[in-house]
Order: sequence, then C-alpha cells, then structure tokens
Amino acid sequence: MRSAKDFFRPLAVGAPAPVREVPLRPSRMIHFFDPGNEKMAAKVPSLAPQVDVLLGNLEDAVPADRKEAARLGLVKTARATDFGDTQLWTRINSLDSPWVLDDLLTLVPEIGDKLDVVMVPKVEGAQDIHYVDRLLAQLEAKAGLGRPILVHAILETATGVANVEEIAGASPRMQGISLGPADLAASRRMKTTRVGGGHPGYLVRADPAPAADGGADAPRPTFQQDLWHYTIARMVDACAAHGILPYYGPFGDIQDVTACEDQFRNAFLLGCVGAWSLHPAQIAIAKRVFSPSPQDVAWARRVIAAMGDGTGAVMIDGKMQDDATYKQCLVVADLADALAARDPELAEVYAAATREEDAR
Ligand SMILES: CC(=O)SCCNC(=O)CCNC(=O)[C@H](O)C(C)(C)COP(=O)(O)OP(=O)(O)OC[C@H]1O[C@@H](n2cnc3c(N)ncnc32)[C@H](O)[C@@H]1OP(=O)(O)O
Ligand SMILES: CC(=O)C(=O)O
Ligand SMILES: [Mg+2]
Repeated sequence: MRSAKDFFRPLAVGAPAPVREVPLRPSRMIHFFDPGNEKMAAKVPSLAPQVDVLLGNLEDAVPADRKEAARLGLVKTARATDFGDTQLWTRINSLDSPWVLDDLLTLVPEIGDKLDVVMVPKVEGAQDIHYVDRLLAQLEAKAGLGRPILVHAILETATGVANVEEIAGASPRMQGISLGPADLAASRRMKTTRVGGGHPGYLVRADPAPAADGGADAPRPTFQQDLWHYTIARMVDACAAHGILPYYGPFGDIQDVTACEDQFRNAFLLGCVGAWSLHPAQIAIAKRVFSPSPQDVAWARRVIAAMGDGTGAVMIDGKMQDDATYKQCLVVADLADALAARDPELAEVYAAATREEDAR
C-alpha cells in the first residue's frame, strides 16, 4: 500500500497534481450515448444543456465490430461540441478486453483536455484502480494536461462488492461509484433478467390472519422487497467514508417511467447523487428525483436559520431540531445551492418556496 504521505504525489513525472477533494459538480443524470451511432451523436449538442453529464459509452451495448467507430466518434463529438458547464465522461471497455488500451491511448492525447471522468467497468479491487491511475498519469504527462482526469468505478461484480471500501479509497482520482445491477446480477448468479428495478418474486408475506378473521383461508398480503437495498447502502457508506460520490446506475425498462422514478428516488433518499439515463425519456425523471423538493429545501433553510451556529436544541412546528438535524438540513440546502447555481429556473422555484415558508 502507498504511504499516506505519497498519496497526493503525481504517479508520473510531469503529470498534474491529484485533486484533494472531489469537485461537487451537479451530476443528477449521467446520460449515455453511443458515439458511433451517428443519429445519437448528432443529438449531443442539443442534449448538452439539458443534462449534467454526457457519457460517451464504449463498453457494453456497443457491438464488438463498432468499438473503433465508437472511440473515433467520441473524439469527433468531443472536439466539435461546446459542452458549456456540462461534464463529459466516457465509459471505457473493461480492463481484460482487447479494446481498453487503445481506448485510453487514443482518448487521453486526443480529448484529455475535455474529459472530466473515465468510468471503469467491472472493477474488482484496488489493483484495477491502481493500474488505471498510473496509466492515466503517464498519458496526462505525455499529453501535457493541466488537470487530472478523474476515475469512476462501476460496482458490478461480486468481488467488487466484497472490496468496495478499498476501491473507494484506492486513489485521489476516485470521483465516485455506480451500481451496475445487470452485470452484478449475472456475477452473483441472481435469477433476474432485468436491468435494475425489483422483481415480483422477491417478497415477504404477512402472517396468516387470526381465526376470527378467516385464519389460514384469509388472503395474506405480500410486499415486494428491494433487491438492491443492501448493495446500494454498502456503496453509499464506502463512498461517504472516502469522500466520493455514489450513483444508482441504469434502469432498463425505458417504458416503465413510474418504476424508474421509484428506483431513482430510493437511491436518492439513501444518499446517491444521481443515476444513469439511457434514453432521453429518463433525463427529466433523474432531474426531478435528484433535485431536492422545494418544500424540503425551504424547510432546511428555515432550520438552518433558526439554529444559528448549529448547536443546541430548538422546537420548530412541534419538531425538535439540534446539531444533527442541522447537519441533515445542510446536506439538502447545500445541494440545492449547487443545483440552483447551474439552473436559474430551479433557483427561482427554491427561492419562491423559501419565501412561502418564511411567510408562514
Ligand atoms: C447495463 C448497461 O451497461 S446500461 C448502459 C449501456 N446501454 C446503453 O448505453 C443504452 C443507451 N440507449 C440506447 O441505446 C437506446 O436508447 C435504446 C436502444 C435503449 C432505445 O433506442 P431506440 O429504440 O432508438 O429508442 P426510441 O425509438 O424510443 O428513440 C427515440 C429517439 O431518441 C434517440 N435516442 C435514444 N436513446 C438515446 C440516447 N441514449 N441518447 C440520445 N438519443 C437517444 C433515438 O435515436 C431516437 O431518435 P429519433 O427520434 O431522431 O429517431
Ligand atoms: C451498469 C452496468 O454496466 C450493468 O448493470 O451491468
Ligand atoms: Mg455492466
């Protein structure tokens, strides 16, 4: 293991210094597009102002015989597009694939100055991050880049989940982790064929009713459970412990916008900052879910104002507030401020709700 003293030294002579804090830029939706698909790539300039992150996908969903076209398409799109303050990410091919080396050897020199984050699939442990970390440093030095490209890991193997804490802390380059429910299900030999979401067979059943209410013959309600709760919670803790950001990944049933919203909201409430959008229809869902509600923002701001220096206890509308609720409210209010800085419409919605709360 590297000494803590060396952790923030560049891994190659001439490479930019590692970041000390992950930049908290809004990333409510990581919008996937296939850069080799000309129709999709043509939509990038109009999508850029609508999303927080655009991700050129080179891995799964890109056919094997289109890998090179996707890589070159990403170079072309990145060069031709003004992304404004929208981030540009890429998902490279997996580290055991025949394409990943060329992905990195092409992208860093060609568009390294435009790439914010490289997403690495099927990460199994710290060793995978260390490999990418050193290679990126060498390539950044060679390309003369002035800032480091950050790294995002997909949690999608059983071994990766077992090692999630060491992955989260493997490098100052680590920006965040996304849940990859499809590959993870396969790796664990789960018996679901969906991309994320629940399964009607994964449930608990109420006890039989008392004899007076029909006993064993009475219907027994069932309650569907969340297949992903354990993994998301573990991922959130690992990320929070290492100061990086957790994300829910993809929801494959594009037409089921209701269940998509539920899955995203569960992740938001548990601590995730965003999710992937695979189709334009999922962009608005992620934007809605991962922006705190105006009522929650107004309430949080009211508690913060009432708590002064954040210590002690006060009563607001019959509810006790203290140092801990103050911190909870700061999470919501700080997120709202960051989103409002990027989105004037949202800023106005939050301001109006705050005025209304203050007037009560
Ligand atoms: C498990 C994982 O690894 S998940 C991550 C990997 N998967 C992906 O990246 C998938 C990305 N998404 C897609 O490939 C597509 O959305 C699909 C295949 C799911 C559906 O595509 P289509 O059948 O074309 O959907 P649909 O007909 O509804 O598309 C409507 C329009 O949106 C466009 N569109 C669809 N998805 C996207 C996208 N992600 N970005 C930009 N435009 C898109 C289509 O090109 C189409 O354009 P048009 O109206 O000009 O013809
Ligand atoms: C996200 C992803 O890659 C997966 O679910 O497999
Ligand atoms: Mg996957």
